[in-house]
Amino acid sequence: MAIAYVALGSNLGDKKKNLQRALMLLMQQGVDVLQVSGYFATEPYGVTDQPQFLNAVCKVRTNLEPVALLRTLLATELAMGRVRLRHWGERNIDLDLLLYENVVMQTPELTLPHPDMQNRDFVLLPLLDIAPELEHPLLHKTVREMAAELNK
Ligand SMILES: Nc1ncnc2c1ncn2[C@@H]1O[C@H](COP(=O)(O)OP(=O)(O)OP(=O)(O)O)[C@@H](O)[C@H]1O
Ligand SMILES: Nc1nc2c(c(=O)[nH]1)N=C(CO)CN2
Repeated sequence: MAIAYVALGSNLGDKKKNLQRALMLLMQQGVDVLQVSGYFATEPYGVTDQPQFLNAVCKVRTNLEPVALLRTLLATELAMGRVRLRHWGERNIDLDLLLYENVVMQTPELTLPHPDMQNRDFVLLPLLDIAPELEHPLLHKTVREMAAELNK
């Protein structure tokens, strides 16, 4: 069994319900959700002329390999009728794989750790909630340290 961290985000429709439904669907597919952060209302990052997001992260336990877990996240998005209006834009649900144990990989389908996680408040704030001492396997910084650097 492996431990992984998944980011959840929504800024279309009933955002809270969307996050809750995604968590339920993951559990129904055999992904053990061990811990869920608080839900954080966050300002849009990247493309700023869009509604606030609701973001969270969860800690999961799974016997799926990294790519299989990513495909489960994508299948969950599709099951929820994934709506995306533009790149980095509005979406009813977005699920990103942040970390999978200490796996480091880069393929067209999957990059681990998620390449932009250290730059995203909307990822680090919820991670601070459940895993402040978790270490980034490439940067060798904890979540607490990455969050402090981002807010300098
Ligand atoms: N760690 C990862 N987590 C999620 N998707 C990833 C990851 N690494 C690579 N990908 C690939 O990125 C593709 C596009 O992802 P997506 O459409 O969610 O991008 P985005 O949400 O617009 O931007 P971002 O990934 O920067 O949040 C996915 O189909 C997936 O194959
Ligand atoms: N605050 C916030 N901003 C974003 C988000 C998100 O989940 N939260 N997702 C994006 C596309 O991946 C782009 N910008």
